[in-house]
Amino acid sequence: MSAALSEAAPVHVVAAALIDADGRVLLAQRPEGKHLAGYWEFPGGKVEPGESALQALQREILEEIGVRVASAEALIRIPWRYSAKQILLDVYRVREFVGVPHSCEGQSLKWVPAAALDPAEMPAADHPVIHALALPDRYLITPEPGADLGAFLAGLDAALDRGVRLVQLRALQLEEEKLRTLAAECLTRVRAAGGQLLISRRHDLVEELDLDGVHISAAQLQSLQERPVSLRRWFAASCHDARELQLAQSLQVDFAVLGTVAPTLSHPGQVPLGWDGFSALCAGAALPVFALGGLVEGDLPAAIERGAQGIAGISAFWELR
Ligand SMILES: Nc1nc2c([nH]c(=O)n2[C@H]2C[C@H](O)[C@@H](COP(=O)(O)OP(=O)(O)OP(=O)(O)O)O2)c(=O)[nH]1
Ligand SMILES: [Mg+2]
Repeated sequence: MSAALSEAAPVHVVAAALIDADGRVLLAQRPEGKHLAGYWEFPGGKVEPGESALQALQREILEEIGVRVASAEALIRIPWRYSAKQILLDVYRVREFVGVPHSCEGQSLKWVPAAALDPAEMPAADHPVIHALALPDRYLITPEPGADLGAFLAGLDAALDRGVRLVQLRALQLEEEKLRTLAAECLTRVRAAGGQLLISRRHDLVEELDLDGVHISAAQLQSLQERPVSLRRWFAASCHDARELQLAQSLQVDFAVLGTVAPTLSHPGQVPLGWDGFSALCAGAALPVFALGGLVEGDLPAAIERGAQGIAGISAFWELR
């Protein structure tokens, strides 16, 4: 490959995760003879010169499946390098569209429940998109439980009542038996609310307690040699810079938490990234990233605009009582 080609700007590709009333996602099969032929993709294509991303999305969706996009939410942007070309896959969630999707270019189409999207039949750049579709926009990290576990569980219930569905139990100081008991109790409550529970740092407990996944520290990122949980569990990591995000991707981390965005009382020495620093790091990452640090729930639109999956936090979602 010539230097000119290898350094060419990535091809900007827009694609729609079209979602129907039953929560199914539309996939199209790439035709024979094209790059990634046979793989199932989100309908879409290249942005043409002079077009905005949304204009390109409207045009591609109309050309390929004959529907008009009525509204689109930015979901995730994945920078990806295939051997043949480099792309920026810019994916929108489209819940409102006019018309019934049909094949306009002879390609096969199918509706797949979001939970059943299969990475094996989709291009590699789409794998993080499957995770982005499955994750909510708020991620609660619990405060360290104190002596009063009843009060802790009441705090968890209150967060679940407010709609939080993804929770990391972060109990680093509890003795082993208490931790197991508390994790089982939290799991019951989170599952009853239709949510998912990850545990901080203890991948060894995930299968034993049937937890939904593990969230590892940046220090663990440096020491692990491989993904410590199966692909059916969440594997999340805390990151602070581009190097840690890169390490996370090489370990097959499913999603990251990146911070601190704003100054926090809990980490007074840490220099905040600010939204500009956050969005620059996020733009280089090929996985969903939650913004962390000094944020409140009202920061969610800003986070999403900066490329985040959503926001993570302790105080953002845990009522002080
Ligand atoms: N539309 C779409 N493209 C995807 C997805 N995942 C993924 O890696 N791609 C890649 C495949 C192509 O290299 C590029 C899409 O551009 P395209 O559909 O306009 O490209 P093409 O190969 O069909 O067209 P062309 O080069 O022959 O003009 O992005 C996806 O989910 N949807
Ligand atoms: Mg296309």
